[in-house]
Amino acid sequence: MPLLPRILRLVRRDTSSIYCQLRCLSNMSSGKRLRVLVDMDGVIADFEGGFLKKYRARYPNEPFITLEDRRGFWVSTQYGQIRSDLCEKAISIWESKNFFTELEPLPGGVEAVKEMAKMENTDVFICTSPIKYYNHCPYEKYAWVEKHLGPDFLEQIILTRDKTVVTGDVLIDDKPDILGVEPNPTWDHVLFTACHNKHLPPSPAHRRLLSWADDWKAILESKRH
Ligand SMILES: O=c1ccn([C@@H]2O[C@H](COP(=O)(O)O)[C@@H](O)[C@H]2O)c(=O)[nH]1
Ligand SMILES: [Mg+2]
Repeated sequence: MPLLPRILRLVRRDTSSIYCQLRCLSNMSSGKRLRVLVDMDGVIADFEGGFLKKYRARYPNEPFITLEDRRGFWVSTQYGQIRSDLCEKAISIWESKNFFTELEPLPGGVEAVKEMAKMENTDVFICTSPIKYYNHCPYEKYAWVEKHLGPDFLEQIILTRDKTVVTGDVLIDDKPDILGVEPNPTWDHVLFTACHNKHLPPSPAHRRLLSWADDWKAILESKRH
């Protein structure tokens, strides 16, 4: 169909649909686009800082682990190693209402993601795993994205507990081992440095992004070729 009637047909639809269709047209005319998947907890939202603050407020007489002493991705596992009941106490923090909505943005993350989304030939998705206790978490993750990245970004959310089945060129994520049913995910994992992974030795499996002050643009450029 010629372009003009096609655009006229589009304007009759709602704005988000128009946005999606125009993006598809743009994809078709500009060739290869880079698809960047950005994790949320520990990458743009301060899960560890938010957890420690609320844990200490709720359990002021219990031992806690400073961010400096955090080791291993699973907070609950490390707390369980101090005393078995502390594992459940840790879990009770992120299962609470408002835990995810009230997470502070990590420095520079929101700005970087907004800038990335405006780059030519670049599609950015927030790719995040909800907890299985779903009463609050999925809703609150959407609310966080709307609040910090804006309502247009609600189109860009991927909630999944298996990121290996998501297609993309790059996944920026603080979890060192991202496993799932797909043994060969399409994306290259860029490990975002966090308190729990900063001691891990360099690995050929992934490059690191030390923080959002690090050169994320160079990483993306290197993935375009
Ligand atoms: O000890 C922990 C620490 C984190 N979680 C949850 O895991 C996911 C992590 O999501 P990513 O998309 O990989 O950042 C998040 O929902 C945390 O709440 C956990 O269950 N136990
Ligand atoms: Mg994470």
